[in-house]
Amino acid sequence: MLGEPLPACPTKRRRLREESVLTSTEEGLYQPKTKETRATYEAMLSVIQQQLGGQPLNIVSAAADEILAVLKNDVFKNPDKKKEIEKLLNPIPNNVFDQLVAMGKLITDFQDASDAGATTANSDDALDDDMGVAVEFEENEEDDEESDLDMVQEDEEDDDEVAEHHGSGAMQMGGVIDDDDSGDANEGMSLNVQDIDAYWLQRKISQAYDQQIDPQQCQKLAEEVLTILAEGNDREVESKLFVQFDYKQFDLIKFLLRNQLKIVWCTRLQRAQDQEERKKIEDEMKDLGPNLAAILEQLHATRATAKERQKILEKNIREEARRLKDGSVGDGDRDRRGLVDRDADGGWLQSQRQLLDLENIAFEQVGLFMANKKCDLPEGSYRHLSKGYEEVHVPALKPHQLDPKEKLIKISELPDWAHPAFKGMTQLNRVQSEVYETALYSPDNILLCAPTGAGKTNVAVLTILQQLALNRNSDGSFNHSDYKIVYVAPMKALVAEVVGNLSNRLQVYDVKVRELSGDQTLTRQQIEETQIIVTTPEKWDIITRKSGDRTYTQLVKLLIIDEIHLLHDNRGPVLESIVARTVRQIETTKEHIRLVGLSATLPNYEDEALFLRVNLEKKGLFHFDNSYRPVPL
Ligand SMILES: Nc1ncnc2c1ncn2[C@@H]1O[C@H](COP(=O)(O)OP(=O)(O)OP(=O)(O)O)[C@@H](O)[C@H]1O
Repeated sequence: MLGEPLPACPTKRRRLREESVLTSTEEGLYQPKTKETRATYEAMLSVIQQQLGGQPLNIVSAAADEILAVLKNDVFKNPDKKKEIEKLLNPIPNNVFDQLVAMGKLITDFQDASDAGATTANSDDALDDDMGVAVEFEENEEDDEESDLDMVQEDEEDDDEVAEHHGSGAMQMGGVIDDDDSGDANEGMSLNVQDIDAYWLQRKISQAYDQQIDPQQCQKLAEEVLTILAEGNDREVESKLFVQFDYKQFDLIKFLLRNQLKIVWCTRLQRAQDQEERKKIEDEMKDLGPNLAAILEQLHATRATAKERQKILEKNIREEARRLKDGSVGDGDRDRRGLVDRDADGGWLQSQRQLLDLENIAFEQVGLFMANKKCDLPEGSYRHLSKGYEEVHVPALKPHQLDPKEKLIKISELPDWAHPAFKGMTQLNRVQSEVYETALYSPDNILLCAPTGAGKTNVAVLTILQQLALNRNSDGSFNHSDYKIVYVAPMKALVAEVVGNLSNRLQVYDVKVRELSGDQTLTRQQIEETQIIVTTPEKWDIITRKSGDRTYTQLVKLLIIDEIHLLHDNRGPVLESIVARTVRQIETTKEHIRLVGLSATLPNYEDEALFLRVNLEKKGLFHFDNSYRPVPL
């Protein structure tokens, strides 16, 4: 039979083949009608999904339909069915095929669905008529045990053929341990529990290293790997294995992870000193859930015949289906309660499903936008529930009371030569007054976080004046050739605005401010004449990265980064490289470059300060919350 050409497929299958699994929709797909068939169908979807490697449900369901059509096609013998199914799922181990066959038998209402599908697919019918293929499905199977067993009897001959392909003949079941040693199954990822002895892992590692590893080192490595595998937490285990194998041996790591439970527990069993210890380990395995119990079952299994395996599988599925049917599960909340029931029973279907451990994959709370579980509103806030929406009233922050020690700096208190930079202003505001000392009289790095409109530009001007003061001659003139100031603004439009603003305010000092951004290029002559270069992060990054003329970049003494909070996400690395290059320049030239960051109020301002090398002890970090807004929101 195996050598003969395969008979034509029935209508439904051909219809789906025409659509292809990728294009099919849920419409016309098999819908289980009873609790039992639904439970079995879900288990089947789970098996198929594992084989297809996490495809979306519509594709898995379409594949399930095709597989059911093959399974229900009594023109096929089992080996042909397996071949047909493998066209959809790639090679599958015999035990997976056995599971599919067993589940196919328990899905007794498939024919109805296919009939419905056939009537909606007229064009396909015509196709089949042309071909003259008789479309026949098995009659609805009786739900009782006897009829199922009859089916097994009929298939016995084929089963025995299948059984010959089995390495150990051990019964295998459960999502985690769904593989055996048969042929090319699972791309060589399968491991037969019977093969694991006390030194299996050591041999496996030695093989992976092509025997090029010292035996003692290999033994040590095997012990360490075994300890890691026994830890159980998948993600940690994986990363520890990567470290252990020096980020090499990926195939081996994959294999070990795939067979983690088998390796850990079978090695333990094999290393047991006596029967008593072995018994203890076995008891522990039985208590620890269905996957380990199934491993034990495999270990204890002798070379079961295909028929026996089939029977055991069917019995397990039937029992599970019966449990679901026995009223413990209501219709509406089947999924919810079903899971609990299955957990309690450690049932077969539960072991088939790979449950997603959401807790385990949850992101850490930090670093996630809106990750706060609780959001406290300011005092005085209240909510008003209306139909279809909710109003949240948040009172405006009250302006921060002036501290008795706090004093606003009058422009007249500034050095005389600095007054023209603040033309039209009488005093510094609260934010500026607070930063004033550090900004104008010290070379320390600064991070100023303040609300919009708080007057950060004035702080930038104060730091520029500090640089001018360093280059101020005794006669009041300035030496503009020994320094350069770089002002980084996040957008070209802002660059132009800053150039206009600073040019205006610093004209009196004969300070030349020029734009260097995008298509704006400056000649050597222009650069020499310029004291303040206003640029974008990207442009400054390119300039400082170039190994060419460094004469003017070496002269930079002050780097102001404005609106630093806007430079996140994909612009973050550019900002980082600018700052890192500046820090390297300081280290190599031993000449100080002052870093000044201007930012909106951010929750992680301390990180930002550290990034800008702000000395927190020397008070270079200034943080003002929204109560410092000149105009409350
Ligand atoms: N001490 C002051 N006296 C009078 N006006 C001032 C003073 N400081 C700033 N201003 C004015 O307040 C306005 C806002 O200032 P500025 O643009 O520097 O704020 P900012 O903090 O940089 O705001 P943004 O975050 O929007 O850039 C400007 O029009 C500026 O002239």
